[in-house]
Amino acid sequence: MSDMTVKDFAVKVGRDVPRLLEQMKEAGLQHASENDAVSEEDKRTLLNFLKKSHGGDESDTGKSRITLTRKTRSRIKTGERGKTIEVQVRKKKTYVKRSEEEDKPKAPEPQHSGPRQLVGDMAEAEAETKAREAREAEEKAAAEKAKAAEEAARKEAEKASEQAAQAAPKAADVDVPELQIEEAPSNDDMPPAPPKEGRSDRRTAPPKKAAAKNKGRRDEEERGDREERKRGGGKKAKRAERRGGRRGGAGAGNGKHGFQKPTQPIVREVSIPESISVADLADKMSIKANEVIKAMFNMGAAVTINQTIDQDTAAIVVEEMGHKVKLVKDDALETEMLEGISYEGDEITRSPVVTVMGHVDHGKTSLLDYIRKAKVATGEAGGITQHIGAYHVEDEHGGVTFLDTPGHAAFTAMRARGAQATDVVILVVAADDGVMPQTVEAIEHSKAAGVPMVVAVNKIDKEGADFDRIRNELSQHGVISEEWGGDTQFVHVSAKSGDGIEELLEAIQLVSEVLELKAVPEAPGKGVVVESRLDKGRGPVATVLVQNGTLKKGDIVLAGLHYGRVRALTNELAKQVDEVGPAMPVEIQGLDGTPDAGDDFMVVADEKKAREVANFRQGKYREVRLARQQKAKLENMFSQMGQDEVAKVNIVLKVDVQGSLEAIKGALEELSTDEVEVAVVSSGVGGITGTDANLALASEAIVVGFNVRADAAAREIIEREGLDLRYYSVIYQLIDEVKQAMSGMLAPEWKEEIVGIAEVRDVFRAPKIGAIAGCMVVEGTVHRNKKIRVLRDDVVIYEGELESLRRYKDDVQEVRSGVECGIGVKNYNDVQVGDKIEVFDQVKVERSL
Ligand SMILES: Nc1nc2c(ncn2[C@@H]2O[C@H](COP(=O)(O)OP(=O)(O)OP(=O)(O)O)[C@@H](O)[C@H]2O)c(=O)[nH]1
Repeated sequence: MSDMTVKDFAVKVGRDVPRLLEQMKEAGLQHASENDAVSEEDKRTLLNFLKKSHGGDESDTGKSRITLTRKTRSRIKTGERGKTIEVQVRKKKTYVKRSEEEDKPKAPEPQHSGPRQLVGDMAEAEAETKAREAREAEEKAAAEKAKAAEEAARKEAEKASEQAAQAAPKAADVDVPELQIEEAPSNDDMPPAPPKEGRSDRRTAPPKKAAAKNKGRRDEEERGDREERKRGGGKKAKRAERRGGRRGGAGAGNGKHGFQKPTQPIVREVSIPESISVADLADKMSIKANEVIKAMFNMGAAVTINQTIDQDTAAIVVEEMGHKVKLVKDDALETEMLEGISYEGDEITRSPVVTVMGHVDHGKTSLLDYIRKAKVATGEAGGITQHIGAYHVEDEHGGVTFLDTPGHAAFTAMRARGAQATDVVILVVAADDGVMPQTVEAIEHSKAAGVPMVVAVNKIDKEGADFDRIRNELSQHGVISEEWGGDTQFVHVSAKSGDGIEELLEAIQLVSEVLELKAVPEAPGKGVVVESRLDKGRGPVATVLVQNGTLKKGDIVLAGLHYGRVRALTNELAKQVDEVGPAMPVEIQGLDGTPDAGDDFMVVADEKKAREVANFRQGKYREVRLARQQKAKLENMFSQMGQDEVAKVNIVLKVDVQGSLEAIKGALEELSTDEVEVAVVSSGVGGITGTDANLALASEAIVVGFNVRADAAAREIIEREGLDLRYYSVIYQLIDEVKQAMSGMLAPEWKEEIVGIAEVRDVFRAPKIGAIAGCMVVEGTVHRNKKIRVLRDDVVIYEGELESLRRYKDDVQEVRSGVECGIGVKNYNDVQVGDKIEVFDQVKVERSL
C-alpha cells in the first residue's frame, strides 16, 4: 500500500483520476499527476476533508450498505436572558460490505458520488486495523459537525425548543461507536443553566429515578461483592471492572454482565452458636431458608423457618450442605468470667437449708412460725422478725436455715430453675389426718430432687393420733421410718405447744452431718435467689441465700438476668449488716431488676463484664427456652434416647378420680422395658396446677391430664416453657401414645385441640328445653357443631354435644371470645355456675419423626 499511486488509488476507489486529483487538491494535498505516490497519511487527510465538506449523507441504497441513523439532543445556553435551547443533531452512518464492493469495481459512477460512499470504499480498501482508525476519525468529525450544527441551529431552535423538547425521541439503540454528545433531559422547568463548563456535569448527573436505579445497582453490586470478598477477590478492583464494563457499554468492547456465576461450589466456614434459628442458619450459608428446610426434611426432621435448632443439629445440616462447621460457644464471656472466680480456701461446715412441705392445714406455717418465734429472736431483746423468705436459727445443736415459703410450690419453682437450695425436707404430716394427696406429692418432689427427708408428725397434742397408721401409709410411698428398718427419722411434734421441736432440730443436724455440708467463707459469695420484689421506696429487693463464700456490701452481683452493686444487706431481723456468710439468707438492694426465685447469684469482680453477661443472658433467655421446648416432647423422647442415652420417660400425671389414678399409673409403669423406663414422677387427683407444671419442667416430664385440665398458672408455665401437655379421656389412647413414643413409632395422627372455652355465668331453666347456660366465651371460639366437654374445677364431668348456641334470641353457628351467649348442652341438665364448657376439635397432626 505504501507505493500506491494516484492512478492506483483511483482504480481502487472507482473514481476517475482527474476528479480524484481535484478532490485531493481541495483537501490541501500537493498531488498533481496520476503517478504521484499516495501515502496513508494522504488518504486520511482526504478522508477528513471529504467528511468535513459533506457531513450529511444523501443516499445509500445498495443492499451491501448498512445505514445507521442516530439523533442526539443537547441543550445549550444562548447567552440571552439565560435562555436555553435544545439542539437536535441527526447522524447517519453507512457501512459497506467489503466483498460486494470488490465484486463491482467497475460499477457506473453515480452522478454525485457522496463522501460516504468514498469513505466506505476507502474503509473497504484498508486493512482491518486501518478501518478502526477511520472510524475513530469519523467520530471526531461527527463531533465537530455536531458542534457546528448546534451553532447553526441555535436561532431556529430557540423558537422551537419547547416542541422539540416534548418530542424527544429515544436514541437509536444501534451498535455504533458511542458519541460523546449525550441526551439532555427535556425538561422545560430546568433551572437556569450553568456556564458551559458546568454543562457536562449536569448532563452526566443522573436524574432522580436513575439515581435510585443506580442505588439499586450498587446494592446489587455490594451483595455480589460480599460474595467476592468471601472468595478472596479484590472488592474495589472487581467493582471498578464491572462498572467499567457497564458504563463503557459496547463501545468499550466489554458488553459482559456484571455478575459472574461461580464456577464451583463455595465452601464457607459457618460458625454455629449453641442454638440458631433455621432462618439465621440459612443466612449464614447464604442460601434460602427453604433449602435448609428441604435438607432437614430429607434428613427426617420437619422444621419451620423460625424454629430454633440446637448446635448439633445445625452442624449436621451445615456439613450436609457442603460447608465447614465452626462451633461457637455463646457463653464464652460468661464462662471466662465465672471460671475466673476462685472458690478455693479453707472449708468449714455450713448449716443445712431446710424446706417444710406437707398437706394443706397439716401445720407447715405453724411449725415455721413457732421455730422463728422461739429461736430467731433469742438474744435479741424485743427483736422483730421480718419475712424475707428465709430465716436462720442458731442453738446448741448448731444452725439451721429455713426457707420460709412452705409447700412444694416454691420448692418446685426453684428446682425448675435448676436451683438446688434445699439440703433437707421436713415432711409435715398431721397425726390426726394421716397421709393425704399433697403429702404424697411432697414425697415425690423431694425424691425427684434427691433431697433427704425428716418426717414431722404434727399435732400430737390432738386426740386421735395414730402413729402406726402414718408409718404404714408413708411406707407405702417408700418413706420407711428408722424404727421399721428404714432410713427416715420420724419426730413427733406439736407446732402449737412446741413439743418435739428441739428433737426435730436435732434430727435435722443429724441428717446434715451425714451430708457433710461444706463451704469456703473467704471466697466471693454465691448462692441462689429465694424471692424478689419491686419495693416502692427501695427499688428491686431480692432475698438471696448465700450457699458458699461471703457476700459483702459493695460487692458487684450478677443474679439471673440482672446485675448491680449491693447497696444494702438486710437480715431477717430487719438489721443492716455488712456481710453474710454461707447458708445465711439476706435481703439485698442494688440490682437493676428482680431476678426469679431459683436464679443463681454470684459476686463478680468486674461491673462491666457483669453487665455484658446480664445482657447476654437476657438475649439468650428466649433462645434457650425455644430450644428447650423441643426437648421434653413425647415425640422426641425416643429420638433422644439414642442420642443422649436418655432411658427414662418422665410423666406428671393428673386425673379426675382416684380409681383412674391407680389404673393409669400402674399401666404406665408397666410399660417400662429394659431399655426405657416410664416414671410417673408425680401423680394426683384434680386439675393441673402451676406446681405440677414446675415439677414437669424440673424433671423434663410430660404433663398428662386425664379428664382434667390445666389451670391458668399451669397453662402460663406450660406455654412459656414449651412443655408437652396432653389431655386424654380414654386410658387406652394414653397408654398407646406413650408406648408408641417409646418404641420410636410416629406421633399419633389425630390429636384433640381445644378451640374455645366458655365460662358459665348463669343458668336458666326452662321446663321444655332444660338448662340453658348463660356463658361468656373466654378463649377461642365456641362452635355450634363441634364436640364439647363440661368441666367443673378443671375436671371433666360430661362429654357430648351442644343442643343450642344462641346470641340473644338468634341461633348462631359460632361465638367468639369476649362475647356472651346461651348454651344448651344435649342430654345434660346439670350445668352449674362456674363450670366451663370447652369446645374441641380432632385435628390431624403431621408426623414428625
Ligand atoms: N392442735 C394443733 N393445731 C395445730 C398444730 N399445728 C398447726 N395447727 C393448726 O392447724 C391449722 C393449720 O395450720 P397451718 O400452719 O396454717 O397449716 P399449713 O400446713 O401451713 O396450711 P396451709 O398454709 O394452708 O398449707 C391452724 O389452725 C393451726 O393452728 C398443732 O401442733 N396442734
